[in-house]
Amino acid sequence: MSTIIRANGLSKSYGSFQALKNVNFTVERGKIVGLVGPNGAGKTTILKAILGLTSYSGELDVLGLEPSKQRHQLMQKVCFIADVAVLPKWMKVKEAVEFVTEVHPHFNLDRAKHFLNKTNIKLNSKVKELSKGMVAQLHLALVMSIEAELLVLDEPTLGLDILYRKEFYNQLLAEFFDEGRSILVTTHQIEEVENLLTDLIFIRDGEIVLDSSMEEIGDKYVEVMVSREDAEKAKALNPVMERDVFGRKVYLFEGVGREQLEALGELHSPSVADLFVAKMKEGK
Ligand SMILES: Nc1ncnc2c1ncn2[C@@H]1O[C@H](COP(=O)(O)OP(=O)(O)OP(=O)(O)O)[C@@H](O)[C@H]1O
Repeated sequence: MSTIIRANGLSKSYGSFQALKNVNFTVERGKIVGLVGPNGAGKTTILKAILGLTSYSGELDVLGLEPSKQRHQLMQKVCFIADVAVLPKWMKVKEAVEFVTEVHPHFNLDRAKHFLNKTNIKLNSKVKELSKGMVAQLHLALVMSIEAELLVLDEPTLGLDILYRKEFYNQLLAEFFDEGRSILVTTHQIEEVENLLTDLIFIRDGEIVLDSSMEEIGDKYVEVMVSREDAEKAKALNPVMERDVFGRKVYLFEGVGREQLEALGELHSPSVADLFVAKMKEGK
C-alpha cells in the first residue's frame, strides 16, 4: 500500500481564526475516503490545501509533491470536481470535450467518447439544452476519462435528484475506481456514500474527531436496544449517545466489549449518520 496524501500537523488560520487545528491524516492508494463535517468545519479548507489553492502551515505531501509549491506538477496527477451539475451553459458538448483535451495532459479522448456514446448526449448540443442529469453524465464522462491517480470531489452531487446521485456514484465505482487510484470526497449526504467508502474521516471545528476504516468502525462502534429496566446498566458503560425508539432506549458504545453489551440486548452496527450525530455532539 502506498500513501497518496499525508497531512502532518496541518493548520490554517484566517486572521486570528483557526480553521484547521493541527490536523493529521493519510489517504492510501486504492481507498475511497469520505471527509464529512458540518458547515464551516474545515472540509473545503483541507481540499484547497491539498490542491495547492491556499497557504497552510505544517506538512502536506500529495503524491510526493508539496501542493503549495508544486501545484503545476500536482495538477497533472490530480483531478478535482465541485458540483457536477454545473458546466458553462453556452458551451457545446464537443467544445467541453475539446477544452478538457487541451488543458489536461492525461485526458483520454477515446474513453470520453466511449462514455458519451452510452448516453443520449449529442456532441453538437449546447449545455443549456441538456437536463441536469445529462450535465452530470457529461461531467462524469469527462472526469472518468482523466487518468488521474487522485480524484478530489467536493460535494459532487449537490443539486442532483436522488436517482442521478446514486447513478453518479455507481458509475464512478464501476468505470473509474480501481486499486491504483484514490478518491477523496466531501459530502453532507452521508447515507448515499456510506456503502461506497473504504475509510471515513469526521471533522468538527477544524479538528479530526474520527479517522477509521469502515471495517474498524464496525468493530469499534456498536448499538444496543435496551429495555427501560436495563437503562441504568447501559448508562454505567458510558455510551456516547442515547436515543428513544418505540419506547425503548438505543445506546451507542465506543470500544466497549461485545460480551458486556450482549447481556443488555441485541447488538447492531450504527449507521454512519447516527455515528456522525454522536461525534458532532460529543462533549458539547
Ligand atoms: N477566506 C476566508 N476568510 C475567512 N474565514 C474563512 C475563509 N474561508 C473559510 N473561512 C472559515 O473557515 C472555516 C472553515 O471553512 P470551510 O469552508 O473549510 O468549511 P466547510 O467544512 O467546507 O464548510 P461547508 O460545508 O459550509 O462548505 C469556516 O468557519 C469559514 O467561515
